[in-house]
Amino acid sequence: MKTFKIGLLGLGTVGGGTLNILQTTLTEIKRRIGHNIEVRIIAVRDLNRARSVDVSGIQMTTNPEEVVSHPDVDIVVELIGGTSYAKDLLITAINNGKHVVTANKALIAEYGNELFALANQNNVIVNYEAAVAGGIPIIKAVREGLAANKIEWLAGIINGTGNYILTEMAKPGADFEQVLKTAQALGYAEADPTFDVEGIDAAHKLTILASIGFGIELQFNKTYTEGISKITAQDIQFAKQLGFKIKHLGIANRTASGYSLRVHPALVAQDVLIANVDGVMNAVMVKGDHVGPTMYYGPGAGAGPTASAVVADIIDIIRAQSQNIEDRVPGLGFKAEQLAQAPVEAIDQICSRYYLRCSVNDQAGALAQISAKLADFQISVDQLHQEPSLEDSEAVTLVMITDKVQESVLNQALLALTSLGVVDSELQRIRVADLG
Ligand SMILES: NC(=O)C1=CN([C@@H]2O[C@H](COP(=O)(O)OP(=O)(O)OC[C@H]3O[C@@H](n4cnc5c(N)ncnc54)[C@H](O)[C@@H]3O)[C@@H](O)[C@H]2O)C=CC1
Ligand SMILES: N[C@@H](CC=O)C(=O)O
Ligand code: NA
Repeated sequence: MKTFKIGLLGLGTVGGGTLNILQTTLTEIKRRIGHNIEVRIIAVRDLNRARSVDVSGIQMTTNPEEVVSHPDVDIVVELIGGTSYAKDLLITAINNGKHVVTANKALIAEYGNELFALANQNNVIVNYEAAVAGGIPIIKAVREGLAANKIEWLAGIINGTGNYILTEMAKPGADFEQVLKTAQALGYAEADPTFDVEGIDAAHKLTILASIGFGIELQFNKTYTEGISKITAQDIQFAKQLGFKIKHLGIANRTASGYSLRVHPALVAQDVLIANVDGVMNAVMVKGDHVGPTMYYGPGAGAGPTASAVVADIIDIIRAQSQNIEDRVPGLGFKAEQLAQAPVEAIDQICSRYYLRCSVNDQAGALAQISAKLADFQISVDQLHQEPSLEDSEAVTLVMITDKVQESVLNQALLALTSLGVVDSELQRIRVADLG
């Protein structure tokens, strides 16, 4: 087992989230990669600032140059943002033979062409999954999962702050400035929130998506960019009356003579899936010539989701270092010797809510008997509907949704119910999947 050493630039929203994952989930990560990861050094602006993550035992510095030149550091993780100093730091890191992970879409969209060229010369990897659609593994999906396809078009909601603002503005009495403040407090917004509101951040992301989808150089300055700042609550209401939602979209497609890259608000019919992607959630649709249309959904911003993508990039770099095929591509995602032996439980051990439908003799007290029997098993009924039976004038159809109960207990209760004689043996039972 080798220890891969990380040099972290920045310990803000995403930097803090990344350190948190590397501390709380390291055991599980080690089961996947068979190696250890250690955060060796972190560059921050203020050494004395109170932090929500534990930095004890980690070398701290206010000099980022120390991180990118540190002889022990294998992978530099850039999470300070901005395009000028961050670029200089990454150039030094790459020239020093360090692999790089960044969440910085502005940097990749504007300077990615030269950074990737330099990385190639130095035989190092630059990974940037967090830069597009936060926690959604969209770079991996397009670059690897859809590699058999000629990508025809991509479209998506790729700015969490903008989508959060549009979603909140659809609610009565929402105030744009206040909603933006909340998005900032939640760690969604860019350091300069005009990047979110004026569409610049989405344009950075669309530029990257178009490059990996179509195989073209990054061309941020060619991407048409329009934000949400001119959208009013009234527009959102009028659109609703006409059967639409207003969403801020990035759209990239092939044209007769080249490509079209554009970011702007758009009306989307209410019944289309992407129209119902709300809050900080992002969704990216990708149409490949063989696979057809696909869609990827998940949180587009925030500490945990973004750091999830950053750490996955670190893991990818570590795996790529191995000559051993099983280390690079473990068949089941975890090292074979780490596969857990814990038992898979029988279906009657699950806990669920249940839809129950049964036919009941329409006699006085039948409902009370059923409720009492269920209560004997501590099963409470959340919803109950009763309708005359279509087939039998002596019976009623009873439909219930129970509260959560273990299936083995429900099975006993149902047995007891049928033996009561008031419920027919054809009782229908469907599990409620609470996936929200
Ligand atoms: N917040 C989010 O949801 C997402 C952010 N990103 C990107 O991640 C990067 C970081 O964003 P956040 O963590 O949200 O920003 P942040 O402002 O919370 O954190 C940046 C940190 O870097 C530190 N920093 C800046 N310059 C420094 C320097 N010269 N030396 C040492 N420390 C320095 C700041 O003090 C701050 O703590 C940006 O490129 C952003 O675009 C990407 C996806 C999502
Ligand atoms: N400010 C960005 C952060 C993630 O990229 C957003 O809101 O989407
Ligand atoms: Na992503």
